[in-house]
Order: sequence, then structure tokens, then C-alpha cells
Amino acid sequence: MKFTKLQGLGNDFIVVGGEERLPEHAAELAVRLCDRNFGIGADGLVFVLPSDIADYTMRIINADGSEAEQCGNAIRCVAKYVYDNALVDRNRTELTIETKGAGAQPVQLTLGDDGRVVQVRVDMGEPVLEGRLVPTTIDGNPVKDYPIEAEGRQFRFTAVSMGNPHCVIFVDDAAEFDLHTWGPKLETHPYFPRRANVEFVTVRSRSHAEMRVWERGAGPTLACGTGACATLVAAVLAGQTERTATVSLKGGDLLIEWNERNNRIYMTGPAEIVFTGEVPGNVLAKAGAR
Ligand SMILES: N[C@H](CCC[C@H](N)C(=O)O)C(=O)O
Repeated sequence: MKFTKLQGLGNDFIVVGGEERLPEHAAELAVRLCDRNFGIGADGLVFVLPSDIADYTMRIINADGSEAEQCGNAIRCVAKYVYDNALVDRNRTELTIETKGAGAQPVQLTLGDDGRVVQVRVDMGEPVLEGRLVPTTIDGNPVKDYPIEAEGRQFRFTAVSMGNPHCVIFVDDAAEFDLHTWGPKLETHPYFPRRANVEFVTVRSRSHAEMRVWERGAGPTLACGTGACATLVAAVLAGQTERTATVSLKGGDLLIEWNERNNRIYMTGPAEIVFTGEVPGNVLAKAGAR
């Protein structure tokens, strides 16, 4: 099985094209191939599949084998993958990528001098503050600055769905916060029936926030695109930033805009191909794949 390894701000993915549908062993494959010792190593395994409503469909499987509804850094990587590999008409720098959580998402490509994608602006759709995915309404109230307890420690969080669930918590110093202790405890908190991505945020100015993330199904990653979108939404709701701000992650910066006119979130950031390769049949067999 041929693959391409890509990364967006150090959030890294194994991207596989050429399949007609999601392989039945996708979860086992993700666990095996994302392993950083026994596999290729990545935060997730991404399949690029045909779509009836967009140029391509992206299916993202976390390193623990769970499928996510959406993934911001991966969608930028998929946009680069399909364009650089001429899987779309190369006269087009505006494409659409279908995701489980947000339908057909428009992406705008920025090309470098070599004619390859260097940056992608993604229409991430509207944030969801109410409803099904993440209980952003508890006792009928939108979950904004809401108390949550984990092993005797009290936090206050804002729940935002970007197609996938996010729990955003403001702390004094995100870069120094004990992510490894509190991230997993909050990821699996009973408030989140499908678990949640957990973002710890420090607002630095009206146009700049710093964020560290514990991702559902992947743990501490260097960057989370949907998490950066959720961070901006929570910071605007808290009156702490403007609707356009830079979110600084451990792996780098994303520009996030929450458009007041259409309520949609736009995320702009890089995507890079690291290497290509092929998984031999004996490794695939260990993951139960044919
Ligand atoms: N772990 C996430 C999926 C990847 C999201 C993140 N890598 C991004 O860039 O948005 C989830 O289970 O919802």
C-alpha cells in the first residue's frame, strides 16, 4: 500500500489514496501504522476517497483507531496531496474536500515558486455551540465558562463543536500547563459521550492566543486545526479576542477568522509533504488487512 507522509505544523498524517471506500480494517491499520516504533509513525491515518459532492472525501482515523468527524490540519494536507499529485485540474486553486463532520468544505490553495501548495485557507464551516456531538448545552444552557471537575480539581470550560468535539479551558500559562495529567482526564470526562479534544489556552492580546492541545484519540499533538478554531470561538465568546486572531501552537501559528457576516470559521496554515513510501504486505497482514 503506497502512502504519502504529510504534516501541518507538526500534526502528522499518513495519507493513502486510490481506495474506492474506507478499508474494513482501517482502525487496525491506523493503530499499526501510526505507531512511532512498529509503524510509520503519525497522529492519524487519512484515506482520500471519491466524493459525490466534492472533489474528494477525507476520512481521518486517529492513532488509537477511532474515526474523527473532522480534522483541520489533515484537510490542508489532503488539499496539498491531491493538487501536488495532479489528482485535480492544476488550473484550479479552489477545491472542495468532503468530511464526515462538515460536508463539502471549500479550500483555497497558495502555490510556491515551484507550483506546489505551500499554504491552504480552509472554510471550516460554522461552529456548533449547541447540540448533539458535544453536550454544549447542559441543563439546557449553552456550555460557556461552565464548571467541570476532574479528580477534585475544578476547571471552567467552553464546549465547541467544529464537526468534532472540543473542550476549551483558559489557563494562566498554556505552554507550562500540565497537559499530560489533565488532558486525558478531561478527554474522557462523563460530560463528553464521544470523548473530546481538550485545549488549554492563554490569551496574549486581542489578536493572539497561545494553545496547547490534548487530542481525542491521539494525545498531545503539536497542533490541532479544529482546536485552534474552537479556541478562537471560545476567546471571542469570552470577550478576550477579536474575531480574527493568530493561534500559536507548539508546532507553529494558524490564522483563524470567525466571519461575522456568515458565521463561518476560516483557518489558514501550511501543509508539507515529508516523504512517500510503501507498506509491505506482511505489515498490512499484521493489521488484518489483505
Ligand atoms: N483527534 C481529533 C481529530 C484530529 C483533529 C486535529 N488533528 C485537527 O487538526 O483538527 C478528533 O478525534 O476529533
